[in-house]
Amino acid sequence: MEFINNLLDGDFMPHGHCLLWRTDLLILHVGGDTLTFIAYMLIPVALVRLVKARDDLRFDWMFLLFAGFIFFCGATHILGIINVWHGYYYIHGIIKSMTGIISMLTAISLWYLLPEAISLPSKRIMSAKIVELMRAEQKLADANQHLEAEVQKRTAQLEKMATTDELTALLNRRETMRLLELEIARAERQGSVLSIMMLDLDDFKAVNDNHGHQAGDRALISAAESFKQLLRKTDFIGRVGGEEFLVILPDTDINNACELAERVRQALQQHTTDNPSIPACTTSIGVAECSAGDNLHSLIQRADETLYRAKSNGRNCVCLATS
Ligand SMILES: Nc1nc2c(ncn2[C@@H]2O[C@H](COP(=O)(O)OP(=O)(O)OP(=O)(O)O)[C@@H](O)[C@H]2O)c(=O)[nH]1
Repeated sequence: MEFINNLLDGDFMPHGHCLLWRTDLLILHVGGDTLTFIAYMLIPVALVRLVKARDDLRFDWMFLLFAGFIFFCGATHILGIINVWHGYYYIHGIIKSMTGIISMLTAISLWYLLPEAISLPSKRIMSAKIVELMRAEQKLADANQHLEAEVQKRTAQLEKMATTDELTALLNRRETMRLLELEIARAERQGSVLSIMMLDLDDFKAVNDNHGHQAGDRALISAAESFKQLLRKTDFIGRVGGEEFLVILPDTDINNACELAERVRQALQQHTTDNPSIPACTTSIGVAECSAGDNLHSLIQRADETLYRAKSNGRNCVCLATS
C-alpha cells in the first residue's frame, strides 16, 4: 500500500523545476523530449509491422526485442517531461530500470547474433549467386530442349524402323498389311476399285547360290528401286517376305493393274540386264482385284494363288486372279 502511495506520489520536488524559470530552456528540454518520445513510439510500431509483414525475416525476435527497448526509452523521455512539473520518481525509476534490463538483453542478444549476422551473404554475393543460378537455369533449359529434340528424332527413327524394311527401305510386312486392311475398308466404304500385285523374284535361291548372299541383297535392293519407279505416289509397296513384295493399287481395276504388272516385270528384267553389277533377276506376279466381301486374308490368298499359277506357268510372267 505504501509502495502504491509512493508510486503515485508526485509531490517530490520536480527535478527540472528550475527549467520553469527559463522558458527557452524549458522549450529546449520539453521540445527535445517530446520529439524523441514521438520518434521512439513510432519506431517500435514500424518494427512490429515489418516482422508481421515478412514471415521470412531472420532474427525476427531480435527486431521485437529492439522494438521493446526503443519503447521503454520513449517512456523514460515522457516521464522526463512530466517530472518537470511533478515528481513521479518511483515510476520514472521503475521505467528506467526496465529500460536498463531490456537494453542489456538487447545488447547481449546483439553481440550473440553478431557472428551469424556478419556471416550472412552480402547483397553483392547474393546478386552473383542469382546470376549464377540464372545461368545454370538457362543451361538446364537448353539441355532440356536438346533432349526433347533428340527424343523426337529418336521417336521418328523408331517409328520409321517399326514400319520400314531395313534392307530395301520399303514398307515392312506389318505396315503393308495394316495399309492394305485400311485400303480394303476405304474401297468398300467409297465403292472404289482396289487391286494388289504379289511379286516373287524367280529362282532367287540360285541367285544367292551363284553370286553370293551379298549380291542377292543388292539384287533385292535394286528390284525394290525398279518397282518403286513405276508406281504412283498413292500406291504402296512393301517387302512382305524374303524375296516377295506386295503392291497396293488404290483406285485401280484389274486390267490396269495387269498392264502395270507387265511393265514392272519387263522393267526388272531390263534393269538387271542393263546393270552387270546386279545378278540377272526376273519376277513372277499375281494380280487380284478386291471384290465385295473380300477381307485382307481372302484378297491376299487369291493373289498368292495367282502368283503360284504364274510360277507354275514357267515364271517371269503375270497372272490374273479370277474373282
Ligand atoms: N540375299 C538374300 N537372300 C534372301 C533374303 N531373303 C530370302 N532370301 C533367299 O531367297 C531364296 C528364296 O528361295 P525359294 O523360296 O526356294 O524360292 P526361289 O528360289 O526364288 O524359287 P521360286 O520362288 O520358286 O522362283 C532363299 O535362298 C533365301 O535364302 C535376303 O534378305 N537376302
